[in-house]
Amino acid sequence: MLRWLTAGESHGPELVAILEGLPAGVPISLDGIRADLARRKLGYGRGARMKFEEDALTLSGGVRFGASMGSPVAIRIGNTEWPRWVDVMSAEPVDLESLPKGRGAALTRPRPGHADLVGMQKYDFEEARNVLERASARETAARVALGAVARAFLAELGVRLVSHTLSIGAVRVREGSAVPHPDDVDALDADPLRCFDAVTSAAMVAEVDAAHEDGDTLGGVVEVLAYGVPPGLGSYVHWDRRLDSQLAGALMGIQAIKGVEVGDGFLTTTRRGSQAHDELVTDGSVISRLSDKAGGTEGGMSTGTVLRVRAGMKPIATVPHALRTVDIATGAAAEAHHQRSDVCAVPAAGVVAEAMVALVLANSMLEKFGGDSVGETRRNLRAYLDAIPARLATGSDVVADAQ
Ligand SMILES: Cc1cc2nc3c(=O)[nH]c(=O)nc-3n(C[C@H](O)[C@H](O)[C@H](O)COP(=O)(O)O)c2cc1C
Ligand SMILES: C=C(O[C@@H]1CC(C(=O)O)=C[C@@H](OP(=O)(O)O)[C@H]1O)C(=O)O
Repeated sequence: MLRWLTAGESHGPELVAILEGLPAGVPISLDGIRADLARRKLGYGRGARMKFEEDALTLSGGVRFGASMGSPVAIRIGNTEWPRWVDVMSAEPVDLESLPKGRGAALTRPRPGHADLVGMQKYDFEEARNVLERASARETAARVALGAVARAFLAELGVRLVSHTLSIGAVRVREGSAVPHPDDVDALDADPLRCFDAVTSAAMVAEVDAAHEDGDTLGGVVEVLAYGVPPGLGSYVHWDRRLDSQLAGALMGIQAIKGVEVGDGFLTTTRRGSQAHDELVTDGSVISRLSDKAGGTEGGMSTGTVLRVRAGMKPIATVPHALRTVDIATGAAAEAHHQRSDVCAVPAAGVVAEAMVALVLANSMLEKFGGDSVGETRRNLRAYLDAIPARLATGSDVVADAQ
């Protein structure tokens, strides 16, 4: 079993992440993790902080000479903004009067759409700083770092992932558009919105510009695809063992994600049964599916075809055209706090979603195949695939891709 935890605040000294249960022998490089962290900062519409903050990465446990050792992998990501927040985010008590006026001011005007108000009620805080520091999506940097490690493990087993943007606000890729492959990652990352359809991408840029000009923000939908997933990850025997349930939980656990679809998701609910499912055919030796509407799971298990999941992100809640709220200090009507913010963070959310899917798949792989070294996991995977009787064999690229 793979376990992971993150800690750290948005303007604290650093984020900390631990991944426990990773087999030995997984190639892990600082550059590989850094590359994924850099991808998370991409996207047209992200705010100023992405430009000046660097993710200062340290691997402080579990890795030696470029490979995992089987011990917990410990990752630290320094917030290079920290020097400006040393007083405001001090772990030691400070004299509140001495805090800088702007950053140190009490946040008593909770922002609608954020954790601010309920967080203050729940944890008994007089202002929102303690809440927003942890609720902030800055934390997703830690998850992307963990996801990069999970992805390195999956690559050893022939599984590769890619994500792309399906919609920004009301602008959506056209029906029947091409679906990306992991080899397309560089091209996707070069696109301003990480959209695989250039025409739609241009319309998305215009949509972000329009929202920006109006002092407004946008959400959208991302899709993650995983290639090379073997059949039989997850299980139908119990709700919490279902792969689709685990994927949905992991994706819903990303800040601002409000909906998850597996395969064609809600579109499938509008189809008649005769049109909704992936029919099975045989060429006399292998069974294959005529379509991929289910997105690579049936009965809570991976089918061995491409896994396809979607996550819908609500518009950024810190709206420049400030939303109405109440000042908790005075009880009077007020406008919500706004300093700086992303107009749209959907492309970044796609990279975070990739990381979450990678973590879930890595865990499922370990549940099914075990292994204290990656070689052992690989042998177990191969033996399982080889043992599937010929009459049940499905056509997929899994066997060919497994190293
Ligand atoms: C990658 C990423 C970047 C985000 N950037 C911002 C931001 O700059 N401003 C903001 O108000 N919300 C941002 N959010 C969303 C907030 O963190 C989120 O709306 C907040 O946690 C409340 O959402 P929830 O109700 O789903 O938790 C971002 C989310 C993600 C995934
Ligand atoms: C720092 C990151 O995202 C932040 C997520 C975020 C939020 O409210 O979720 C608000 C913004 O932070 P700030 O209020 O300090 O400008 C984003 O910049 C990051 O993704 O690394």
